Amino acid sequence: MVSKTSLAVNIENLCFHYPGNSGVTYDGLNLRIAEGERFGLFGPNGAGKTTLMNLMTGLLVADKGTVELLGHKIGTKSKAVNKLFGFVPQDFSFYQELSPIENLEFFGAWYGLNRKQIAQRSAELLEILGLTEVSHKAVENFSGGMKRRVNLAIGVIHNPRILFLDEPTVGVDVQTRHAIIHYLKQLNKQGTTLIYTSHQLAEAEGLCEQIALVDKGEIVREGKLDSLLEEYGHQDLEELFLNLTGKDYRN
Ligand SMILES: Nc1ncnc2c1ncn2[C@@H]1O[C@H](COP(=O)(O)OP(=O)(O)OP(=O)(O)O)[C@@H](O)[C@H]1O
Repeated sequence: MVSKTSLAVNIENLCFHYPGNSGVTYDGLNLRIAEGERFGLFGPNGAGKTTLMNLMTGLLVADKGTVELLGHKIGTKSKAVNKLFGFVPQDFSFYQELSPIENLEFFGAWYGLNRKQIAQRSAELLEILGLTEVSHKAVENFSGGMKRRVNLAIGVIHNPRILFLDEPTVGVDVQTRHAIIHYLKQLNKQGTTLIYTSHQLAEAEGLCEQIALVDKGEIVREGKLDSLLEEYGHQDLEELFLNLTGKDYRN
């Protein structure tokens, strides 16, 4: 049992539906993620992973129930909670016509960093993510992999304690995938809690220690990946995933 003070995320009785009740519905969801974890949220297309990420980060507002990040309620007027987490969304969240440096200046200022902090942190991130040489070029001409790395740099510019990542490696080559996963593990070693979704289950297996499988707005199973594999007698996450969510196509 995780003590309440060490929770990165605490979701209690979360209810949500889209207007007209189209799409996924959450009806009393509970989820706890301990601080420092590498947590993976998996499920078929349309299961509700992005919806849940958006509810956890305040982009969507619950009909009922609460989401707390490190003890701070999401959705209140207090801006303090916004600085605690970073979000790397599935859709690119930067200004395409600006360079990586200009984007980082913009988002760094939004998070309240001063000019010196932004300059130092940007130089460090661009170096780690292999973007130094193109730091002054417009992002719109970048490859998909380079854009994913810019998206990641923006999500961590303010050194967040929790990092949400919605399919951070979709459409990238092996080199970029490797670099991103390596960097995420480093961040986690330094204390950042990772909350990640992906359909790349082999990649996920190397990253996530703790998982939840969601389907149709419900958590089908959650727990330590190793323990779940042992319990169900499966070799890997893909086998476990198919066992628990079935083989039917989802629309
Ligand atoms: N703004 C919206 N209005 C109505 N329905 C929506 C909206 N956004 C998503 N949905 C629907 O809610 C369901 C869950 O979508 P969501 O994007 O959360 O799933 P997901 O698990 O992230 O899927 P994927 O793996 O394909 O990214 C889908 O049926 C989707 O069509």
